[in-house]
Amino acid sequence: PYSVEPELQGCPPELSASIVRSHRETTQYRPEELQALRWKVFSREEIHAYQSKSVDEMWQHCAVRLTDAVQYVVEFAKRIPGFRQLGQNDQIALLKSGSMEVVLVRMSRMFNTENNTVFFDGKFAGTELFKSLACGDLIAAVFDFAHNLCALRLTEQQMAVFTALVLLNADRPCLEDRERVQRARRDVELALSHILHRDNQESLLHKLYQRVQVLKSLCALHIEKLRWFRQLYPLTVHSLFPPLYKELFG
Ligand SMILES: COc1ccc2c(n1)CCN(C(C)=O)[C@H]2C(=O)Nc1ccc(OCc2ccccc2OC)cc1
Repeated sequence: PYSVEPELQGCPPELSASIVRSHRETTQYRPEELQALRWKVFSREEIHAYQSKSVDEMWQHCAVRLTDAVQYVVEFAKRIPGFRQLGQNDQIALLKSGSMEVVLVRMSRMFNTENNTVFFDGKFAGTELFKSLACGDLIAAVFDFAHNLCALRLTEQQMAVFTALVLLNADRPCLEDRERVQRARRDVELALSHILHRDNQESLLHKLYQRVQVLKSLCALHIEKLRWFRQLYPLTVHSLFPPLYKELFG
């Protein structure tokens, strides 16, 4: 039987509908759940307990939590039409460079701009809770990014198609079939401008592309800090970090 070329699969409306469905299926907390949680903040004692952790303990703790988020992003990617038709190596290459970017974009949905806190370990935490990571610049940049993106108030549909676009980036390093990624990306670009046009929010497109530049530097900072940490605590990374975290960011 003939198979529809993945690039022709669904013009924008069907394509965005399938991306939005995949997004909903792969976000572990629904917006209404987060609404209920957003004022659950840590007590002074709880914050003190996190701040008393050693650098390696806190790094391991955060790596385990972030891997939780990364797993859902990997699942989301696999369901994006055009992504799963790519070769295995290209799928890995796109996830290596794009999965943390998507986690950080999705993190903006789990951010409370009123008290500058982000979801962590079941409650909402301010930057001071992460002090023992000894990465104040990384945490400040993560919070700034989440705050800025949260302020754009993306709908779930806009978020879903935007994160698919973040993943389908033909400029990533080590891609074998760049052309194929570019073709899949073009359809998602069309879907995003289609959605923004329908929402009468074309001005968002420019702002979103600006945020992508910040995202790149933020992820580069994460990798730089991880290298610094691994140099100090090689055994912690080797034996206590989640394999997926090591494979994607190591
Ligand atoms: C989809 O969006 C989200 C967003 C948040 C979470 C989740 N999903 C589900 C899993 N989760 C849990 C279980 O807490 C949340 C989480 O990981 N929160 C969190 C983790 C680390 C943070 O800063 C440290 C840090 C940041 C960047 C890079 C390295 C870092 O440290 C080494 C801040 C917040």
